[in-house]
Amino acid sequence: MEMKKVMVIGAGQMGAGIAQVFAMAGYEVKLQDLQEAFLQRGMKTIEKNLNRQVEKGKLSGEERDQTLSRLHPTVEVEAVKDVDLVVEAIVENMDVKTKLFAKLDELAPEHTILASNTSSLPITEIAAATKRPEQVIGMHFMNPVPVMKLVEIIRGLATSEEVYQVIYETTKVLNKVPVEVNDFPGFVSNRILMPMINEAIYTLYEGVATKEAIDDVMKLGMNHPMGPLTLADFIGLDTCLYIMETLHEGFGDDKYRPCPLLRKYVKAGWLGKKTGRGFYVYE
Ligand SMILES: CC(=O)CC(=O)SCCNC(=O)CCNC(=O)[C@H](O)C(C)(C)COP(=O)(O)OP(=O)(O)OC[C@H]1O[C@@H](n2cnc3c(N)ncnc32)[C@H](O)[C@@H]1OP(=O)(O)O
Ligand SMILES: NC(=O)C1=CN([C@@H]2O[C@H](COP(=O)(O)OP(=O)(O)OC[C@H]3O[C@@H](n4cnc5c(N)ncnc54)[C@H](OP(=O)(O)O)[C@@H]3O)[C@@H](O)[C@H]2O)C=CC1
Repeated sequence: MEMKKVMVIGAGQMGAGIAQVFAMAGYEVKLQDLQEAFLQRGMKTIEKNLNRQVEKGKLSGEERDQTLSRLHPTVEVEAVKDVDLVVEAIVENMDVKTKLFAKLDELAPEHTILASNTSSLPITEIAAATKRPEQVIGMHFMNPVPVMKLVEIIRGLATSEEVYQVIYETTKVLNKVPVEVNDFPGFVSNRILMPMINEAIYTLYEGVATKEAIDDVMKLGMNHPMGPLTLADFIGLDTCLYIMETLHEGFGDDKYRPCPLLRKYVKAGWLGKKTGRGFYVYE
């Protein structure tokens, strides 16, 4: 099975990064989102990232231009009709994702693999919305995608061995490291990371320390590159809340209850860096 044409759905922080790394590895990439404005924002981010690489002498101007020429923004989900692989990176919501997968299943060629970049939702349930569950798989990139080496690969209950191997090899072509994990809520990455972030939010909520102090403790004391509250803002507080809710519901264990302060911020529209305000304020 040869993967040449890829479609990335959702041009947000993750989708833009995923489209960038596929295009840099030589794939033809369609980038789809609901509105032209989101596509433009995604393409701008990619251009900015590539320009920074050129300024640092890590990429030639020609390589940048070739990479950009392989990226094709579109608002039409029907553009899936001639691609070999879809990587979905839309909002972390099961209803929205299953509706999209059912539609993709109708429109995509028979051989097309449908991958999801979900950070916590069960792949088996997403796959069940299609008539090709053996061709549905989790391909979980980390943020920022151009920098982070890991891709968690998650098999659904029905994912075929052939599809798993194709995605495993494709990940290596992207110069990333695939790690196989089982299909449980939050997989490995967010099963471990998100309760830590949620606990940091509780620590703030209970007045144990200021946000700056909490971040400093984890940065200077544990050598984390970012403190947990800065990281939550970076990931997106809506995404953090969705992940905690998936863990809470999926395991039925109250140790995963989302902190009320996290809920409050999301309700206020303080979603972190992407909206200019979360625990911190951004220019
Ligand atoms: C929620 C989920 O489902 C899973 C997740 O993704 S959880 C989130 C996982 N990610 C993390 O934990 C990130 C933690 N933070 C970090 O690793 C670092 O702070 C960081 C890599 C983001 C920035 O590193 P830094 O040393 O502070 O900054 P800086 O020196 O400016 O950047 C290092 C490199 O990253 C690049 N970079 C930084 N931010 C970037 C971005 N948003 N997009 C693309 N490239 C970026 C820089 O250009 C630089 O590249 P070169 O090495 O080629 O010069
Ligand atoms: N943020 C992170 O650190 C990580 C996130 N993830 C996962 O990646 C996915 C995307 O997250 P992220 O990029 O941060 O989110 P963003 O909010 O930055 O981007 C999501 C994008 O998808 C668009 N979208 C929503 N619904 C549809 C649809 N039906 N069709 C096409 N586009 C749609 C959104 O548009 P609109 O604004 O109109 O809704 C938005 O532009 C989530 O599943 C998340 O859990 C995985 C790893 C890390």
